[in-house]
Amino acid sequence: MSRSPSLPDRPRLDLDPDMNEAERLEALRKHFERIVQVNDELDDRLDEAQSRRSDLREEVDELKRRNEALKTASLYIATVEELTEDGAVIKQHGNNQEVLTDLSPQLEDELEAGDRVAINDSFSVQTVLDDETDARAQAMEVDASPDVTYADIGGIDDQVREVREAVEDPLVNADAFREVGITPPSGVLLHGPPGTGKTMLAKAVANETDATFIKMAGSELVRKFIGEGARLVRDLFDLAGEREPAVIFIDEIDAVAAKRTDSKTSGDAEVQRTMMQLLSEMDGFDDRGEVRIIAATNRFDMLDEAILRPGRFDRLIEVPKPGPEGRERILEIHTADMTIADDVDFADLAADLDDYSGADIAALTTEAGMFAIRDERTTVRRADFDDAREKIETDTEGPVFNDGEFGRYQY
Ligand SMILES: Nc1ncnc2c1ncn2[C@@H]1O[C@H](COP(=O)(O)OP(=O)(O)OP(=O)(O)O)[C@@H](O)[C@H]1O
Repeated sequence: MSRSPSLPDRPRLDLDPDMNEAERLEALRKHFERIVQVNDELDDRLDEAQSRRSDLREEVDELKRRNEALKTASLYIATVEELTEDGAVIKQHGNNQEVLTDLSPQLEDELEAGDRVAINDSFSVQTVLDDETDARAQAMEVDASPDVTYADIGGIDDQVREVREAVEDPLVNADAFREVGITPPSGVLLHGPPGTGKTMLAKAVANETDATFIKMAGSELVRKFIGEGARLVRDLFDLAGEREPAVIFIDEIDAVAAKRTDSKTSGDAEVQRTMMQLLSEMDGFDDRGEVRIIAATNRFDMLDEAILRPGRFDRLIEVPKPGPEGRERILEIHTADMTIADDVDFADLAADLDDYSGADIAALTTEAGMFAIRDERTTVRRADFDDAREKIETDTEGPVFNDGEFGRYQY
């Protein structure tokens, strides 16, 4: 950096005692002029310094930003194995290298064995990763005892029966299947528009068979880093094996099992790897014991044939939007805990809810309750349902949340 030029000298006033009045006045005037000039020079220098200062500030900010970016770019993931007096023993993911590393006093209090952490090149722990950043926790939802029952599901009785046959019977009567010598279907695929009760069905089966419900969202699988999707699929099946009896529910399976495209991007290759892992887990399924798989999709037309081959998702169950009777039943289910006025006739109301899915009806009942509360009532009237309908249909331009062009499987 260049050094700043030296400051101008302070002006001196030289008054000779022999000077006459006029000479003194002249000397003072010159002195004053010099002072004004120096003042102007100093003002200019101050402006320059200030502008240089703001340039330097910007430079510092930029360097700070780059430093942060460099720091974050070079972090690795590790698991804390043990906390000792000398620091933490951590194991780096990927290469399984174990190291003992020092901890800052703040981290010492915060860390526990089993935590996932981010470490830098010199194995120093930078942050503790919470569940949000844990890919496994994010992609899977594990519920040891979901509380949905078959009675909570309305309008799709045939589908409930089919799912019970395909999933519940083999879990509950595993011996009978063995004795008769038949292999139950490995996987059941539920397909149909959003909000029709596919997730509820899977939860209800898990509940009624006392099985652990493990849900994995297909869309989460494809957002991960290279190799992580396949690892998550492996983890999913391992976890189900540990927790059997278990029901694995793979939602949005189209995200991993869409028809092969011609493009050769690495993203596609990654999705392919994840799907191959899923297929191989399903093929090796016979010895998995009491684990059943249910998958769901709103995009049946997009699925790769490979996933529908015998021994995989070979039992297909369409879960459609409910008809008028189904809608009436769903209305009854969702208003069971509400006080409903005598002027509400569910059959009549259901007839008006053409194209509503179960989820739309659930939203309608909540909205109707809100109208009653706004009016300081605890009883919900027909007018509240009508207001709710109007609100929902204006907010969403109708209850049809999914009218995309899905070829012959237009839901
Ligand atoms: N048949 C139904 N009977 C009663 N309630 C229903 C029904 N279908 C949907 N619902 C209500 O809608 C909510 C969402 O349903 P669910 O998650 O099971 O739909 P889904 O078919 O899995 O949807 P998506 O395809 O969007 O995942 C449920 O929690 C429930 O309140």
